[in-house]
Amino acid sequence: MHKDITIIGVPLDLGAGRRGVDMGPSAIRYANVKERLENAGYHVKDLGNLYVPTPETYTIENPKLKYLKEVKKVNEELANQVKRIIEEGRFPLVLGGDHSIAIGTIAGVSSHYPNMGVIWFDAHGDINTPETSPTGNIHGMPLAVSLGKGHIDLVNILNFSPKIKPENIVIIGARDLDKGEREFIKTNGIRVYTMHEIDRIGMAKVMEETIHYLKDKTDGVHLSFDLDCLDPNDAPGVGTPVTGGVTYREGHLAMEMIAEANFLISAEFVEVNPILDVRNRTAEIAVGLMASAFGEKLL
Ligand SMILES: NC(=[NH2+])NCCC[C@H](N)C(=O)O
Ligand SMILES: [Mn+2]
Ligand SMILES: [Mn+2]
Repeated sequence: MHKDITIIGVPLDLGAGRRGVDMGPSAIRYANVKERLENAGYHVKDLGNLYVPTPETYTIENPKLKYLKEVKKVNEELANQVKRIIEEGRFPLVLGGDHSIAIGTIAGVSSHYPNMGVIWFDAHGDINTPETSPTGNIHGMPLAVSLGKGHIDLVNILNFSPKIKPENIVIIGARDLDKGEREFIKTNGIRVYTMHEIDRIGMAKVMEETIHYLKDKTDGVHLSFDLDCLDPNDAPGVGTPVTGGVTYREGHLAMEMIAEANFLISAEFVEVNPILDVRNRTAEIAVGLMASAFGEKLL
């Protein structure tokens, strides 16, 4: 893995149904992300945050695709930045922000790695289209958009589509899928490890299988980590908590196994909501998980 990391914050919450994840990048920086990764042996450059408009100054034009124009604009900018970071030979680490920012991150990464893999840790599928979404919140749509399904303005960011292949995706930690998402997953043959499989075979086996499934057939893997994949008892500071999630320990094991696999090309940590957090615990957990994913070791 690259020893040079570039951090970029995206304080976007227009893709989510409630306010707060716009403060995620600050909370994660306050939890010392840069120092932690430097101590793990990396050179870290922090570019600061992208410009993101404030919801109060905009109105929802289309309730099926809330804040489409603004979300599109931010993701376009993010895609270009991520592309540039990779061109510089550095590793992009994106701090969210709501999960709609995966649209931009994946677009930027995919422009270099057309056969990229994606490991998507999430309580949700985030694979809705405007037709199937029960909320119209774009953070529930980024995987579908990256697969080429959704509003043309989002799908066509960087002027190519699709960005990823269904057989190069693994979703881990799912326990809240909408009806349309279940159908999408089935018709496209996307691999999903729900909480059922994690309970049944354990996180170690889930990660062994995931790594085996992606390692040889992709040209590198993007890690998209929604903090709501964790159990809300461990990580309370998320906008859409769902009971019965991945534990702190399972999360770390998964990240350590990803570090061992040595195939990451990019990563993003999203949906940290400091308003709902308890003394910045969720942001601190996010930083710990990053450190593990980047190979931090006790001994
Ligand atoms: N990134 C997230 N937290 N997504 C939650 C999505 C919830 C629901 N499936 C929706 O489409 O609105
Ligand atoms: Mn998500
Ligand atoms: Mn989620």
